[in-house]
Amino acid sequence: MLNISGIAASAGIAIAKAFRLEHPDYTVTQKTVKNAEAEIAKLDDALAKSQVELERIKERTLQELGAQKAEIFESHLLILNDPELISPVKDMITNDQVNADYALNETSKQFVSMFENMKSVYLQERAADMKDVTKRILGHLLGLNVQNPAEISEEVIVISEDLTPSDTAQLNRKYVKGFTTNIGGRTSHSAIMARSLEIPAVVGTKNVLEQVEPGDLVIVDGLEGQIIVNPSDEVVAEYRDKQVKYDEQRAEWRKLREEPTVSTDGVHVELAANIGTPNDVAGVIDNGGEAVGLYRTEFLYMGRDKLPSEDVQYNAYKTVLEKMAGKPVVVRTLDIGGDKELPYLDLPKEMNPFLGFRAIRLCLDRQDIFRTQLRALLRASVHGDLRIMFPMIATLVEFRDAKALLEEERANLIGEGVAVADHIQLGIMVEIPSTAVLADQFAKEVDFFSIGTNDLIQYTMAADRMNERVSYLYQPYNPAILRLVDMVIKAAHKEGKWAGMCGEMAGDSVAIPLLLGLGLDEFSMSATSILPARSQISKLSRADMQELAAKALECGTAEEVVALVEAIQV
Ligand SMILES: C=C(OP(=O)(O)O)C(=O)O
Ligand SMILES: [Mg+2]
Repeated sequence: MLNISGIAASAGIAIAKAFRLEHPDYTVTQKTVKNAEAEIAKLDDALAKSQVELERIKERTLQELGAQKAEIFESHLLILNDPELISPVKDMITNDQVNADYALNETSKQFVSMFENMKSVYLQERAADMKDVTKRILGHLLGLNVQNPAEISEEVIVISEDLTPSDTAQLNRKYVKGFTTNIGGRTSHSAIMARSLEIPAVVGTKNVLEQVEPGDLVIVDGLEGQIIVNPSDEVVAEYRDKQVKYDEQRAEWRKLREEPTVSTDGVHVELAANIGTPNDVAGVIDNGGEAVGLYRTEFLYMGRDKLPSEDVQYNAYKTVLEKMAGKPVVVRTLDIGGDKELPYLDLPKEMNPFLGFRAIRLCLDRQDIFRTQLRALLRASVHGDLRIMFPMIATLVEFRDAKALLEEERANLIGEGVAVADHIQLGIMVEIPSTAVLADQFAKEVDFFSIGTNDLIQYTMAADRMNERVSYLYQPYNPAILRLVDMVIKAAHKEGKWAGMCGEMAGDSVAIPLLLGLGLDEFSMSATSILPARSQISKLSRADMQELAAKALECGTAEEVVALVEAIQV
């Protein structure tokens, strides 16, 4: 039996066999071959295997995850069967007497660079498909063990170095009971998605992948951040017990589903949920969410091979608004970059992706992408209480520029005779220190703030939110962070605006008393955190929490703040 510690990323207990998800090395080297025909036969064999595999994955994805997710595999099949790719590979094998993997790789590189240099976005997107298909064929040619998360068909715990958000998007809850990774933190996007899928997860273990063999029995304790490998029967029994207790506790919380969130002295706050896809709305309603406080629309752009059209987006936004039946829905415009990549945009690699060309910076530059999203949102606005929020705003000028584009698209749509809601609240994420510091100026122009602590903490503390080696600096309770939050809330209230928080801190039981005391109006969190938060707030007095928060703002360290909060916990 082996215990491995990590970061508790998604609550719950899971017990199942290990499934190692590895991303193999596709390096190829040039070799001279005598028998070109034998190489061509190898290539044909790899193509045939890829064909069978893609058809199987497409079918399964269609059944388990729906047509939209399956579309990508349809395009891959088209490339696989395209003679324009395969003939030049065969010609190169014959003419240059080289190995099939080398010929394939070289030919594919030419196509990729040709697509990347095309003007049309559609053709640029083909580059990413080409790379994916090439990898699949290479996998067979090189005899690599390539796994596809969408293909898992028995109950497992997924173990991997890291899970990209698109890997996570393919995980099927029916089979993937839990996951654990070497790297990542509580606010990495795979952790956030695990919470929305309600899959127990432990991340940032540093070396779980090296310590677990396929088929080992693994316990994921997403409550305490522990992984237990090959536990004894007693330990399994102990954890089954813990699982039952956790389920009982959840049943207790569920009684609060239809209740408002009110402190003992009668102050009402709004508990909202963060979602990534329209499918997540069911979990919001199930967990008693009063609103959607953050719809991360970038997931609509990920896990596919091209930009979603205006209609695809309109339908997604409309679905969320309709399902929320008049309750507020804050939709955040595209926040791509950082750990959320869009391979088909083929953006150059950056030294510091979290400080780079992302979110609103990209949208203000690529106005074609941004305007399409704004039009889809404006069209959807008539279906409910839509609020629009811009991510990563660093300057007032960025906000004004983004707002001007929104207004232009509104005028265009009205000119085309399309209905648009009269008033749509327009807000910003406060996740960059410059914006928090200047919140008094922003508050005059925006309708609301939503504090994005996941980024605000990393930028304030200069500690990468993905890097477990500096995770000790990732301090939500640091008085420096609390002072920024305080400034933002005060600035909003001074102008009669509301202030929410949609970073993970909003659902954190140590932070909640402080945020209640600081006057936060809306707390947006993973749907599964809503009922525990409601239970907690209903036992707290806002007046007492104001005193607590005032003391916390005068503390010198995060530890002192935690001690203050612990002293009031009943
Ligand atoms: C909610 C936030 O945005 P994301 O986690 O998507 O960067 C945040 O930064 O707190
Ligand atoms: Mg952010």
